Amino acid sequence: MKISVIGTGYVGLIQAVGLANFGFKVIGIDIDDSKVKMLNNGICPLYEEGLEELLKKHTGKNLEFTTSYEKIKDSEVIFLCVGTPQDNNGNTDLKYIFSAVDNLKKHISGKKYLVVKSTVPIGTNQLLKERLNGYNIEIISNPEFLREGMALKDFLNPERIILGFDENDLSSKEILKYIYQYFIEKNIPLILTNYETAEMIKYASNAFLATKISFINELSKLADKTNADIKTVSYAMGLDDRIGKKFLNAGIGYGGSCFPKDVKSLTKQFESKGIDPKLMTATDSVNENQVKWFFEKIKNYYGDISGKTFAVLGLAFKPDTDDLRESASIKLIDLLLKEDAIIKGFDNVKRARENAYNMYTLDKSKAFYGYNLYILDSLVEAVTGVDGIIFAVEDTKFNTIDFENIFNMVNEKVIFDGRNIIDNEKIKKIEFEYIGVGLR
Ligand SMILES: NC(=O)c1ccc[n+]([C@@H]2O[C@H](COP(=O)([O-])OP(=O)(O)OC[C@H]3O[C@@H](n4cnc5c(N)ncnc54)[C@H](O)[C@@H]3O)[C@@H](O)[C@H]2O)c1
Ligand SMILES: O=c1ccn([C@@H]2O[C@H](COP(=O)(O)OP(=O)(O)O[C@H]3O[C@H](CO)[C@@H](O)[C@H](O)[C@H]3O)[C@@H](O)[C@H]2O)c(=O)[nH]1
Repeated sequence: MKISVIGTGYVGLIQAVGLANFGFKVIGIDIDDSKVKMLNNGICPLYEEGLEELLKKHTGKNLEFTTSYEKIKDSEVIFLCVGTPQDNNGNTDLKYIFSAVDNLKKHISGKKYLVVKSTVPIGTNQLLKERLNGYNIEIISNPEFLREGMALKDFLNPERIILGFDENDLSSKEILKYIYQYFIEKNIPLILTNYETAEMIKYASNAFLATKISFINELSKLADKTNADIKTVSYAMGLDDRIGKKFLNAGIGYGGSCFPKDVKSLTKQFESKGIDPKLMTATDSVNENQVKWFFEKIKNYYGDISGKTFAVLGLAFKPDTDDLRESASIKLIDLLLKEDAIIKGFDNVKRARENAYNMYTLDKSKAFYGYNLYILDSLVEAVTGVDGIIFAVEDTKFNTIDFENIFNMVNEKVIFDGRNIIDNEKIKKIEFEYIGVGLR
Protein backbone atom coordinates (compact mmCIF):
# COMPACT_ATOMS: atom_id res chain seq x y z
CA MET A 1 0.00 0.00 0.00
CA LYS A 2 1.27 3.48 -0.87
CA ILE A 3 0.96 6.17 1.76
CA SER A 4 1.53 9.92 1.59
CA VAL A 5 2.35 12.12 4.56
CA ILE A 6 1.67 15.85 4.14
CA GLY A 7 3.95 17.99 6.34
CA THR A 8 7.31 16.57 7.38
CA GLY A 9 7.89 18.33 10.71
CA TYR A 10 8.20 16.63 14.12
CA VAL A 11 4.97 14.65 13.67
CA GLY A 12 4.95 14.03 9.92
CA LEU A 13 8.56 12.96 9.66
CA ILE A 14 8.20 10.44 12.49
CA GLN A 15 5.02 9.13 10.86
CA ALA A 16 6.66 8.87 7.41
CA VAL A 17 9.82 7.20 8.67
CA GLY A 18 7.89 4.96 11.09
CA LEU A 19 5.50 3.73 8.40
CA ALA A 20 8.40 3.19 5.97
CA ASN A 21 10.04 1.11 8.69
CA PHE A 22 6.87 -1.02 8.85
CA GLY A 23 7.44 -1.75 5.13
CA PHE A 24 4.96 0.66 3.52
CA LYS A 25 5.95 2.73 0.49
CA VAL A 26 5.82 6.30 1.77
CA ILE A 27 5.98 9.72 0.12
CA GLY A 28 6.54 12.75 2.35
CA ILE A 29 5.21 16.03 0.96
CA ASP A 30 6.29 19.41 2.25
CA ILE A 31 6.13 22.96 0.89
CA ASP A 32 9.62 23.66 2.24
CA ASP A 33 11.94 22.95 -0.67
CA SER A 34 15.15 23.07 1.39
CA LYS A 35 13.72 20.58 3.90
CA VAL A 36 12.73 18.21 1.10
CA LYS A 37 16.22 18.40 -0.41
CA MET A 38 17.83 17.60 2.94
CA LEU A 39 15.46 14.70 3.56
CA ASN A 40 16.10 13.16 0.14
CA ASN A 41 19.81 13.27 0.99
CA GLY A 42 19.11 11.41 4.23
CA ILE A 43 19.79 14.49 6.36
CA CYS A 44 17.33 15.05 9.20
CA PRO A 45 16.28 18.74 9.47
CA LEU A 46 15.37 18.34 13.16
CA TYR A 47 16.96 16.58 16.11
CA GLU A 48 15.23 13.47 17.36
CA GLU A 49 17.21 10.53 18.70
CA GLY A 50 17.52 7.64 16.22
CA LEU A 51 15.55 9.40 13.48
CA GLU A 52 18.40 10.18 11.10
CA GLU A 53 19.59 6.55 11.11
CA LEU A 54 16.12 5.30 10.11
CA LEU A 55 15.76 8.10 7.57
CA LYS A 56 19.02 7.09 5.90
CA LYS A 57 17.99 3.43 5.96
CA HIS A 58 14.75 3.99 4.01
CA THR A 59 15.29 7.12 1.89
CA GLY A 60 15.69 6.28 -1.77
CA LYS A 61 14.17 2.84 -1.15
CA ASN A 62 10.60 2.85 0.15
CA LEU A 63 10.71 6.47 1.34
CA GLU A 64 10.97 9.64 -0.73
CA PHE A 65 10.20 13.31 -0.25
CA THR A 66 8.77 15.87 -2.64
CA THR A 67 7.16 19.31 -2.85
CA SER A 68 4.81 18.06 -5.55
CA TYR A 69 1.24 17.17 -4.55
CA GLU A 70 0.88 15.34 -7.85
CA LYS A 71 2.53 12.28 -6.31
CA ILE A 72 -0.49 11.92 -4.03
CA LYS A 73 -2.50 10.43 -6.85
CA ASP A 74 -0.77 7.05 -6.32
CA SER A 75 -1.48 6.95 -2.58
CA GLU A 76 -4.58 5.40 -1.12
CA VAL A 77 -3.99 6.78 2.37
CA ILE A 78 -2.81 10.31 3.15
CA PHE A 79 -1.72 11.45 6.62
CA LEU A 80 -2.18 15.17 7.27
CA CYS A 81 0.52 16.44 9.67
CA VAL A 82 0.90 20.16 8.93
CA GLY A 83 1.25 22.71 11.72
CA THR A 84 -1.76 24.28 13.47
CA PRO A 85 -0.23 27.32 15.19
CA GLN A 86 -2.15 29.93 17.14
CA ASP A 87 -3.12 33.21 15.55
CA ASN A 88 -2.69 36.60 17.25
CA ASN A 89 -5.85 36.06 19.32
CA GLY A 90 -4.95 32.56 20.56
CA ASN A 91 -7.33 30.80 18.14
CA THR A 92 -6.02 27.89 16.08
CA ASP A 93 -4.94 29.07 12.66
CA LEU A 94 -6.07 26.45 10.15
CA LYS A 95 -4.45 28.05 7.09
CA TYR A 96 -1.93 25.23 6.56
CA ILE A 97 -4.65 22.60 6.94
CA PHE A 98 -6.94 24.30 4.41
CA SER A 99 -4.13 24.98 1.98
CA ALA A 100 -2.99 21.33 2.12
CA VAL A 101 -6.54 20.06 1.64
CA ASP A 102 -7.14 22.42 -1.30
CA ASN A 103 -3.90 21.27 -2.95
CA LEU A 104 -4.80 17.66 -2.31
CA LYS A 105 -8.24 18.09 -3.95
CA LYS A 106 -6.66 18.62 -7.35
CA HIS A 107 -5.11 15.15 -7.29
CA ILE A 108 -7.89 12.89 -6.07
CA SER A 109 -8.40 10.06 -8.51
CA GLY A 110 -9.75 6.81 -7.10
CA LYS A 111 -10.75 6.26 -3.48
CA LYS A 112 -8.64 8.08 -0.87
CA TYR A 113 -8.48 8.15 2.93
CA LEU A 114 -7.32 11.35 4.63
CA VAL A 115 -6.06 10.74 8.18
CA VAL A 116 -5.85 13.99 10.17
CA LYS A 117 -3.01 13.78 12.70
CA SER A 118 -2.61 17.53 13.25
CA THR A 119 -4.20 18.87 16.44
CA VAL A 120 -7.38 20.62 15.28
CA PRO A 121 -10.26 22.28 17.19
CA ILE A 122 -13.45 20.33 17.79
CA GLY A 123 -15.51 20.47 14.60
CA THR A 124 -12.59 20.74 12.16
CA ASN A 125 -12.80 17.21 10.70
CA GLN A 126 -16.47 17.82 9.95
CA LEU A 127 -15.50 21.12 8.29
CA LEU A 128 -12.94 19.30 6.17
CA LYS A 129 -15.58 16.77 5.17
CA GLU A 130 -17.75 19.64 3.91
CA ARG A 131 -14.76 21.20 2.11
CA LEU A 132 -14.15 17.89 0.35
CA ASN A 133 -17.81 17.24 -0.39
CA GLY A 134 -18.21 15.56 -3.79
CA TYR A 135 -14.69 14.08 -3.77
CA ASN A 136 -14.06 10.36 -3.41
CA ILE A 137 -12.38 10.67 -0.03
CA GLU A 138 -13.06 9.61 3.58
CA ILE A 139 -11.73 11.54 6.57
CA ILE A 140 -10.43 9.96 9.76
CA SER A 141 -9.42 11.90 12.86
CA ASN A 142 -6.30 10.34 14.39
CA PRO A 143 -4.71 12.77 16.86
CA GLU A 144 -1.05 12.30 17.71
CA PHE A 145 0.35 12.02 21.26
CA LEU A 146 4.11 11.70 20.74
CA ARG A 147 6.49 13.71 22.88
CA GLU A 148 9.50 15.44 21.38
CA GLY A 149 12.77 13.93 22.51
CA MET A 150 11.11 10.49 22.72
CA ALA A 151 9.19 10.62 19.46
CA LEU A 152 10.37 7.34 17.92
CA LYS A 153 9.80 5.46 21.17
CA ASP A 154 6.33 6.99 21.45
CA PHE A 155 5.55 6.14 17.81
CA LEU A 156 6.32 2.47 18.49
CA ASN A 157 4.72 2.34 21.95
CA PRO A 158 1.70 4.63 22.00
CA GLU A 159 -0.45 4.41 25.13
CA ARG A 160 -3.60 4.56 22.99
CA ILE A 161 -4.67 5.11 19.41
CA ILE A 162 -7.66 7.34 18.84
CA LEU A 163 -9.63 7.05 15.62
CA GLY A 164 -12.61 9.29 14.92
CA PHE A 165 -14.86 8.35 12.00
CA ASP A 166 -17.85 9.69 10.16
CA GLU A 167 -20.86 7.55 11.16
CA ASN A 168 -21.73 6.70 7.53
CA ASP A 169 -18.22 5.64 6.61
CA LEU A 170 -17.87 1.87 6.61
CA SER A 171 -14.51 1.29 4.90
CA SER A 172 -12.06 3.48 6.87
CA LYS A 173 -11.95 1.29 9.98
CA GLU A 174 -10.60 -1.67 8.01
CA ILE A 175 -7.96 0.42 6.23
CA LEU A 176 -6.73 1.96 9.49
CA LYS A 177 -6.71 -1.41 11.25
CA TYR A 178 -4.57 -2.74 8.40
CA ILE A 179 -2.05 0.13 8.65
CA TYR A 180 -1.95 -0.06 12.46
CA GLN A 181 -1.75 -3.87 12.54
CA TYR A 182 1.56 -3.68 14.46
CA PHE A 183 -0.13 -1.81 17.32
CA ILE A 184 -3.23 -4.00 17.34
CA GLU A 185 -1.01 -7.07 17.72
CA LYS A 186 0.68 -5.35 20.68
CA ASN A 187 -2.76 -4.86 22.27
CA ILE A 188 -2.43 -1.08 22.31
CA PRO A 189 -5.87 0.27 23.32
CA LEU A 190 -7.78 1.41 20.25
CA ILE A 191 -10.56 3.95 20.78
CA LEU A 192 -13.00 4.09 17.88
CA THR A 193 -15.28 7.07 18.15
CA ASN A 194 -16.72 10.08 16.31
CA TYR A 195 -14.76 13.10 15.06
CA GLU A 196 -15.66 15.46 17.87
CA THR A 197 -14.76 13.01 20.64
CA ALA A 198 -11.41 12.23 19.00
CA GLU A 199 -10.65 15.93 18.65
CA MET A 200 -11.61 16.63 22.25
CA ILE A 201 -9.50 13.74 23.62
CA LYS A 202 -6.38 15.40 22.22
CA TYR A 203 -7.07 18.83 23.74
CA ALA A 204 -8.30 17.30 27.00
CA SER A 205 -5.09 15.28 27.41
CA ASN A 206 -2.74 18.20 26.76
CA ALA A 207 -4.80 20.64 28.82
CA PHE A 208 -4.96 18.23 31.76
CA LEU A 209 -1.19 17.73 31.80
CA ALA A 210 -0.64 21.47 31.47
CA THR A 211 -3.05 22.06 34.36
CA LYS A 212 -1.18 19.56 36.52
CA ILE A 213 2.02 21.54 35.88
CA SER A 214 0.35 24.89 36.59
CA PHE A 215 -1.17 23.43 39.76
CA ILE A 216 2.23 22.46 41.19
CA ASN A 217 3.79 25.70 39.94
CA GLU A 218 1.20 27.77 41.75
CA LEU A 219 1.81 25.75 44.93
CA SER A 220 5.55 26.30 44.53
CA LYS A 221 5.03 30.02 45.13
CA LEU A 222 3.35 29.28 48.46
CA ALA A 223 6.12 26.81 49.33
CA ASP A 224 8.62 29.58 48.61
CA LYS A 225 6.99 31.86 51.18
CA THR A 226 6.71 29.11 53.81
CA ASN A 227 9.03 26.36 54.91
CA ALA A 228 7.39 23.74 52.65
CA ASP A 229 9.54 21.80 50.18
CA ILE A 230 7.69 21.44 46.87
CA LYS A 231 9.74 18.43 45.72
CA THR A 232 8.67 16.46 48.79
CA VAL A 233 5.09 17.65 48.30
CA SER A 234 5.11 16.39 44.67
CA TYR A 235 6.69 13.11 45.63
CA ALA A 236 4.21 12.45 48.41
CA MET A 237 1.23 13.47 46.27
CA GLY A 238 2.43 11.19 43.48
CA LEU A 239 2.46 8.16 45.78
CA ASP A 240 -1.32 8.34 45.59
CA ASP A 241 -2.14 6.35 42.45
CA ARG A 242 -5.19 8.50 41.83
CA ILE A 243 -2.93 11.53 41.46
CA GLY A 244 0.08 9.92 39.79
CA LYS A 245 3.64 11.18 40.06
CA LYS A 246 4.19 12.37 36.48
CA PHE A 247 3.92 16.01 35.38
CA LEU A 248 4.09 17.31 38.93
CA ASN A 249 7.54 18.82 38.69
CA ALA A 250 7.57 22.49 39.57
CA GLY A 251 9.69 24.72 37.38
CA ILE A 252 9.70 27.84 35.23
CA GLY A 253 6.66 26.71 33.27
CA TYR A 254 5.69 24.50 30.37
CA GLY A 255 6.72 25.39 26.84
CA GLY A 256 6.89 23.73 23.45
CA SER A 257 4.78 23.77 20.34
CA CYS A 258 1.78 22.10 21.99
CA PHE A 259 0.78 22.86 25.59
CA PRO A 260 0.82 26.68 25.35
CA LYS A 261 -1.08 26.87 22.07
CA ASP A 262 -3.47 24.00 22.82
CA VAL A 263 -4.50 25.45 26.20
CA LYS A 264 -5.10 28.83 24.53
CA SER A 265 -7.03 27.18 21.69
CA LEU A 266 -9.24 25.25 24.11
CA THR A 267 -9.94 28.50 25.97
CA LYS A 268 -11.11 30.05 22.70
CA GLN A 269 -13.18 26.97 21.86
CA PHE A 270 -15.04 27.32 25.19
CA GLU A 271 -15.59 31.02 24.56
CA SER A 272 -16.90 30.40 21.05
CA LYS A 273 -19.66 28.30 22.61
CA GLY A 274 -20.45 30.90 25.29
CA ILE A 275 -18.80 28.98 28.15
CA ASP A 276 -16.50 30.80 30.58
CA PRO A 277 -13.21 28.81 30.49
CA LYS A 278 -12.19 29.45 34.11
CA LEU A 279 -9.80 26.54 34.56
CA MET A 280 -8.04 26.91 31.20
CA THR A 281 -7.60 30.66 31.71
CA ALA A 282 -5.99 29.98 35.09
CA THR A 283 -3.70 27.26 33.72
CA ASP A 284 -2.48 29.60 31.01
CA SER A 285 -2.07 32.60 33.26
CA VAL A 286 -0.13 30.67 35.95
CA ASN A 287 2.16 29.44 33.20
CA GLU A 288 2.68 32.87 31.64
CA ASN A 289 3.64 34.26 35.05
CA GLN A 290 5.87 31.47 36.30
CA VAL A 291 8.97 32.45 34.34
CA LYS A 292 8.48 36.13 35.26
CA TRP A 293 8.19 35.14 38.94
CA PHE A 294 11.47 33.20 38.75
CA PHE A 295 13.12 36.12 36.96
CA GLU A 296 12.08 38.40 39.86
CA LYS A 297 13.69 35.94 42.29
CA ILE A 298 16.95 36.22 40.36
CA LYS A 299 16.70 40.01 40.30
CA ASN A 300 15.91 40.22 44.01
CA TYR A 301 19.04 38.29 44.81
CA TYR A 302 21.28 40.97 43.24
CA GLY A 303 19.15 44.10 43.39
CA ASP A 304 20.43 45.12 39.98
CA ILE A 305 21.35 42.57 37.29
CA SER A 306 22.69 45.02 34.73
CA GLY A 307 26.20 43.93 33.70
CA LYS A 308 25.88 40.62 35.59
CA THR A 309 26.85 37.51 33.64
CA PHE A 310 24.74 34.35 33.79
CA ALA A 311 25.29 30.85 32.47
CA VAL A 312 21.90 29.61 31.24
CA LEU A 313 22.02 25.82 30.99
CA GLY A 314 19.36 24.40 28.69
CA LEU A 315 17.89 26.42 25.83
CA ALA A 316 15.19 24.26 24.25
CA PHE A 317 11.71 23.83 25.79
CA LYS A 318 12.74 20.46 27.25
CA PRO A 319 15.72 18.06 27.15
CA ASP A 320 16.80 16.03 24.10
CA THR A 321 15.24 18.30 21.51
CA ASP A 322 16.37 21.20 19.34
CA ASP A 323 12.92 22.79 19.47
CA LEU A 324 12.90 26.33 20.88
CA ARG A 325 9.20 27.01 20.35
CA GLU A 326 7.75 28.70 23.48
CA SER A 327 10.87 27.70 25.41
CA ALA A 328 10.73 29.01 29.00
CA SER A 329 14.53 29.23 28.89
CA ILE A 330 14.39 31.63 25.92
CA LYS A 331 11.70 33.68 27.70
CA LEU A 332 13.96 33.93 30.76
CA ILE A 333 16.96 34.87 28.61
CA ASP A 334 14.89 37.64 26.97
CA LEU A 335 13.91 39.04 30.38
CA LEU A 336 17.53 38.99 31.55
CA LEU A 337 18.88 40.56 28.35
CA LYS A 338 16.27 43.33 28.48
CA GLU A 339 17.72 44.36 31.86
CA ASP A 340 21.26 44.40 30.44
CA ALA A 341 22.51 41.10 31.83
CA ILE A 342 25.07 39.14 29.82
CA ILE A 343 24.13 35.57 28.93
CA LYS A 344 26.33 32.57 28.23
CA GLY A 345 23.93 29.93 26.92
CA PHE A 346 24.50 26.20 26.60
CA ASP A 347 22.34 23.19 25.70
CA ASN A 348 23.43 19.55 25.52
CA VAL A 349 21.80 19.27 22.06
CA LYS A 350 24.05 20.88 19.43
CA ARG A 351 21.11 21.71 17.15
CA ALA A 352 19.39 23.56 20.01
CA ARG A 353 22.53 25.70 20.39
CA GLU A 354 22.57 26.37 16.64
CA ASN A 355 18.87 27.25 16.59
CA ALA A 356 19.34 29.63 19.54
CA TYR A 357 22.30 31.30 17.84
CA ASN A 358 20.29 31.72 14.63
CA MET A 359 17.27 33.02 16.52
CA TYR A 360 19.22 35.79 18.22
CA THR A 361 21.12 36.76 15.08
CA LEU A 362 18.40 36.42 12.42
CA ASP A 363 15.17 37.26 14.27
CA LYS A 364 14.91 41.06 14.09
CA SER A 365 12.87 41.31 17.30
CA LYS A 366 15.70 39.68 19.24
CA ALA A 367 18.85 40.73 17.40
CA PHE A 368 18.90 44.19 18.99
CA TYR A 369 19.96 42.82 22.34
CA GLY A 370 21.53 39.63 21.00
CA TYR A 371 24.98 41.24 21.28
CA ASN A 372 24.92 40.44 25.01
CA LEU A 373 24.32 36.77 24.33
CA TYR A 374 26.94 34.12 23.71
CA ILE A 375 26.00 30.58 22.75
CA LEU A 376 28.82 28.28 23.78
CA ASP A 377 29.70 24.75 22.78
CA SER A 378 31.04 23.73 26.16
CA LEU A 379 29.42 23.80 29.56
CA VAL A 380 32.74 24.64 31.23
CA GLU A 381 33.15 27.68 28.97
CA ALA A 382 29.56 28.70 29.73
CA VAL A 383 30.04 28.72 33.51
CA THR A 384 33.50 30.25 33.63
CA GLY A 385 33.55 33.70 35.27
CA VAL A 386 29.78 34.00 35.73
CA ASP A 387 27.86 35.74 38.52
CA GLY A 388 25.21 33.00 38.61
CA ILE A 389 24.37 29.64 37.03
CA ILE A 390 20.76 29.16 35.91
CA PHE A 391 19.31 25.72 35.17
CA ALA A 392 16.47 26.27 32.72
CA VAL A 393 15.79 22.76 31.33
CA GLU A 394 15.23 19.52 33.29
CA ASP A 395 18.12 17.75 31.56
CA THR A 396 19.32 14.93 33.84
CA LYS A 397 22.76 15.15 32.22
CA PHE A 398 23.29 18.31 34.29
CA ASN A 399 23.15 16.16 37.43
CA THR A 400 26.60 14.84 36.63
CA ILE A 401 28.23 18.29 36.79
CA ASP A 402 31.16 18.32 39.21
CA PHE A 403 30.28 21.45 41.23
CA GLU A 404 33.44 21.20 43.35
CA ASN A 405 35.39 21.60 40.13
CA ILE A 406 33.26 24.53 39.03
CA PHE A 407 33.56 26.25 42.44
CA ASN A 408 36.74 28.08 41.50
CA MET A 409 35.68 28.91 37.95
CA VAL A 410 32.72 31.12 38.81
CA ASN A 411 32.74 34.71 39.99
CA GLU A 412 29.75 34.41 42.37
CA LYS A 413 28.78 31.06 43.85
CA VAL A 414 25.03 30.97 43.32
CA ILE A 415 22.77 28.52 41.53
CA PHE A 416 19.25 29.32 40.32
CA ASP A 417 17.63 25.98 39.71
CA GLY A 418 14.62 26.71 37.51
CA ARG A 419 13.77 23.01 37.24
CA ASN A 420 14.67 21.71 40.71
CA ILE A 421 17.06 19.16 39.22
CA ILE A 422 20.17 19.80 41.29
CA ASP A 423 20.79 18.12 44.65
CA ASN A 424 20.41 21.22 46.82
CA GLU A 425 21.76 19.65 50.02
CA LYS A 426 24.97 18.59 48.23
CA ILE A 427 25.35 22.02 46.64
CA LYS A 428 25.01 23.84 49.94
CA LYS A 429 27.74 21.66 51.50
CA ILE A 430 30.23 22.98 48.97
CA GLU A 431 29.11 26.52 49.80
CA PHE A 432 27.11 27.39 46.74
CA GLU A 433 24.06 29.50 47.41
CA TYR A 434 21.01 27.59 46.11
CA ILE A 435 17.73 29.10 44.90
CA GLY A 436 15.15 26.70 43.50
CA VAL A 437 11.44 26.73 42.71
CA GLY A 438 9.52 26.27 45.96
CA LEU A 439 12.48 24.84 47.82
CA ARG A 440 15.56 26.13 49.58
N1 LIG B 1 5.49 18.49 17.79
C1 LIG B 1 4.87 17.61 18.55
O1 LIG B 1 5.44 17.05 19.48
C2 LIG B 1 3.43 17.26 18.29
C3 LIG B 1 2.87 16.14 18.92
C4 LIG B 1 1.53 15.83 18.71
C5 LIG B 1 0.76 16.61 17.86
N2 LIG B 1 1.32 17.69 17.25
C6 LIG B 1 0.48 18.44 16.29
O2 LIG B 1 0.87 17.99 14.99
C7 LIG B 1 0.84 19.07 14.05
C8 LIG B 1 2.21 19.25 13.43
O3 LIG B 1 3.11 19.64 14.42
P1 LIG B 1 4.70 19.66 14.14
O4 LIG B 1 5.35 20.00 15.43
O5 LIG B 1 5.10 18.42 13.42
O6 LIG B 1 4.79 20.90 13.14
P2 LIG B 1 6.06 21.42 12.35
O7 LIG B 1 5.92 22.88 12.26
O8 LIG B 1 7.30 20.81 12.90
O9 LIG B 1 5.86 20.79 10.89
C9 LIG B 1 4.85 21.15 10.01
C10 LIG B 1 5.36 20.92 8.58
O10 LIG B 1 4.28 21.13 7.67
C11 LIG B 1 4.81 21.79 6.52
N3 LIG B 1 3.67 22.41 5.79
C12 LIG B 1 2.99 23.54 6.11
N4 LIG B 1 2.01 23.74 5.21
C13 LIG B 1 2.08 22.73 4.31
C14 LIG B 1 1.32 22.38 3.16
N5 LIG B 1 0.29 23.11 2.75
N6 LIG B 1 1.67 21.27 2.47
C15 LIG B 1 2.72 20.50 2.88
N7 LIG B 1 3.48 20.79 3.97
C16 LIG B 1 3.15 21.88 4.68
C17 LIG B 1 5.82 22.75 7.07
O11 LIG B 1 6.73 23.18 6.08
C18 LIG B 1 6.46 21.89 8.17
O12 LIG B 1 7.56 21.16 7.66
C19 LIG B 1 0.32 20.27 14.86
O13 LIG B 1 -1.08 20.31 14.73
C20 LIG B 1 0.71 19.94 16.28
O14 LIG B 1 -0.14 20.59 17.22
C21 LIG B 1 2.64 18.02 17.43
O1 LIG C 1 6.38 17.90 35.45
C1 LIG C 1 6.58 18.55 34.42
C2 LIG C 1 6.55 17.97 33.12
C3 LIG C 1 6.77 18.79 32.01
N1 LIG C 1 7.03 20.11 32.17
C4 LIG C 1 7.22 20.96 30.96
O2 LIG C 1 6.13 20.74 30.08
C5 LIG C 1 6.53 20.99 28.74
C6 LIG C 1 6.03 19.91 27.82
O3 LIG C 1 6.69 18.70 28.10
P1 LIG C 1 6.31 17.32 27.35
O4 LIG C 1 4.88 17.05 27.54
O5 LIG C 1 7.26 16.30 27.80
O6 LIG C 1 6.68 17.71 25.85
P2 LIG C 1 5.94 17.76 24.43
O7 LIG C 1 6.87 17.15 23.47
O8 LIG C 1 5.47 19.16 24.23
O9 LIG C 1 4.66 16.79 24.52
C7 LIG C 1 3.35 17.22 24.86
O10 LIG C 1 2.70 17.81 23.75
C8 LIG C 1 2.61 16.94 22.60
C9 LIG C 1 1.99 17.75 21.47
O11 LIG C 1 0.61 17.78 21.51
C10 LIG C 1 1.78 15.71 22.97
O12 LIG C 1 1.68 14.86 21.85
C11 LIG C 1 2.44 14.99 24.15
O13 LIG C 1 1.64 13.87 24.54
C12 LIG C 1 2.57 15.98 25.31
O14 LIG C 1 3.24 15.37 26.41
C13 LIG C 1 8.05 21.16 28.78
O15 LIG C 1 8.37 22.52 28.67
C14 LIG C 1 8.45 20.64 30.14
O16 LIG C 1 9.58 21.31 30.66
C15 LIG C 1 7.07 20.69 33.44
O17 LIG C 1 7.29 21.89 33.59
N2 LIG C 1 6.85 19.88 34.53
